[in-house]
Parts: sequence; C-alpha cells; structure tokens
Amino acid sequence: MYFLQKIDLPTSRSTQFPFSIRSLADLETMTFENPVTIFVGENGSGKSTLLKALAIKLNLPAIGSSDLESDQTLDGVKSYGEQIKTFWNEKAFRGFFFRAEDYFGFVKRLQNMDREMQGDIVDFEKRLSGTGLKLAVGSILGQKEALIRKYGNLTEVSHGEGFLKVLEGRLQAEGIYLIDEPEAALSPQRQLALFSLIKNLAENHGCQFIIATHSPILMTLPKATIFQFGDQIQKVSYEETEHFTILKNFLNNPDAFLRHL
Ligand SMILES: Nc1ncnc2c1ncn2[C@@H]1O[C@H](COP(=O)(O)OP(=O)(O)OP(=O)(O)O)[C@@H](O)[C@H]1O
Repeated sequence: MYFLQKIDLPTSRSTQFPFSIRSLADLETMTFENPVTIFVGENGSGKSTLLKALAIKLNLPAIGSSDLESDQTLDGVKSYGEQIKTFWNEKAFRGFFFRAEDYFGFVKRLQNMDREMQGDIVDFEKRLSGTGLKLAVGSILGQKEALIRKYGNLTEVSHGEGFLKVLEGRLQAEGIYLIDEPEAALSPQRQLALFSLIKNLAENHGCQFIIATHSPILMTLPKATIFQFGDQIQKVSYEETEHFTILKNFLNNPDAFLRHL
C-alpha cells in the first residue's frame, strides 16, 4: 500500500522564490507511482525546497529541535507548500520529515527531555513519600528506559551511528516519510544498512518514502521512481543520473579525470 498518489503544485508568473527555481517554475503536477520516490539533481536544483513544501502540506512532524510551525528555515516555502493539492490512495496517519542537519537538534531535544524527567524525579522526592513516590519515580524511570531502548545513548555514539539509530527507532509500518540527504552522515556500509531498512519497510510494511539524495547507493533502491531536477523535472533510471555516470566513469579511470581538473 502506498498513500500519496499525486500532488498538484501552485503556479505563478512571479519570479520570486520558490518560482525562481527553474525546476519548480513550470512544475504543475507530480505523480508517485511507487512506494519509493527519489529526488536527484545538482546542488540548488530545488529538491529540498519541494520536500520542505510537501512536509508543510502534509503537516508532518519534524525530527529535530523545533516543530515545522516554529522552524524559521521553512518560512520562505510555507505559502507555496500550503497551496499544494494532494491526492491520496489512502490517507497516511503516520510519518515524519527528517533532514540530515536535524539530527543534532533531535539529540538536544532528547537531552532536554532527560533533564526534565530528572527534574521531575527531584520534585517528586521533595513532595511525595512511600508508595506514591515509588510509583511516580517508577513511571519516569520507565519512560527514560524506553527512550534508551529505542535510541541507545545518542551522546555516546558517532554522528553516523546515531543517525541510523534514530531512523531505526522512528520508522514504523504504514507511514509516509520525507527524508533529505540521509547519506550525509553515513558511510557506504551504513548507507547499505539504510537501503535495506527502507527496502524492507517499502516492500513489506506499507511505507512510502520520498527521499532527496546524492547517494548512488540509495538511487538503486528497487523500483524507485527517480525524478532528476534540472531545467525541468524528468523521470530517469539510476544509470541515467549524473551521480551514477560521473562516479562510475571517475572510478573506472581516476587519472583521466585528474588530468582535466
Ligand atoms: N528561503 C529561501 N529564499 C530564497 N532562496 C532560497 C531559499 N531557500 C533556498 N533558496 C534557493 O533555492 C535554490 C534551491 O535550493 P534547495 O535547497 O531546494 O536545493 P537542493 O536541490 O536541495 O540543493 P542541495 O543538493 O545542495 O541540497 C537554491 O539556489 C537556494 O539558494
């Protein structure tokens, strides 16, 4: 099962952002034919802008230090996003929007939650005693334990280790997930681990993913629809993406490239 089938996008004669982006200026509609959709393209070609606009329209929770409503980095795309029209096969009730740069905000958010829970324990110890105290403290310790079980201790792992742990902890069946450049923190081996996680959730657990990426590994996700952002947005195979051809040709003969750089 996949949920979001099609979006109609706002059009305008304006040349102001986001209509200043060539790939979005004439984009009227986009159809999602597979559980996995990949956005690829040169830096600045509009991938993140469309993903952000969609996250606003779908009102997805953001994984990071702030929610979408209070995230000032989304201000420029808010009105564009709100005007998107969505067409659902079946409406998804679960999902999130996650950008590579949101990871540290999420760790901070967990640390704040932990501090608050610690504060609650101190408060309970002042005000309660006996069974009441035991129950209240037990409930807080249970919540702390659940977070540790889900994510481990994110202050004691590397960026890439923690990033994958957060995704493993948060991705659930039958959700729609918008993810921006997840490879930024990940080694090729962990990109393969993420590949396998996404493949399993898309094929067996009814999830839909829309992912902006520069990772040739993630572009090869089976049956993914790849939209290449350029002057227009074109549907391509992974072998046709610049990322794939440049990397392949470079690795086949680095010396030939180095002579021209
Ligand atoms: N709030 C904004 N106001 C004006 N221009 C913006 C704003 N946000 C992004 N842009 C511009 O829009 C263009 C597309 O940016 P976007 O972040 O969507 O690119 P991208 O394809 O995701 O690039 P990358 O691969 O580097 O992440 C860029 O030229 C950028 O400078």
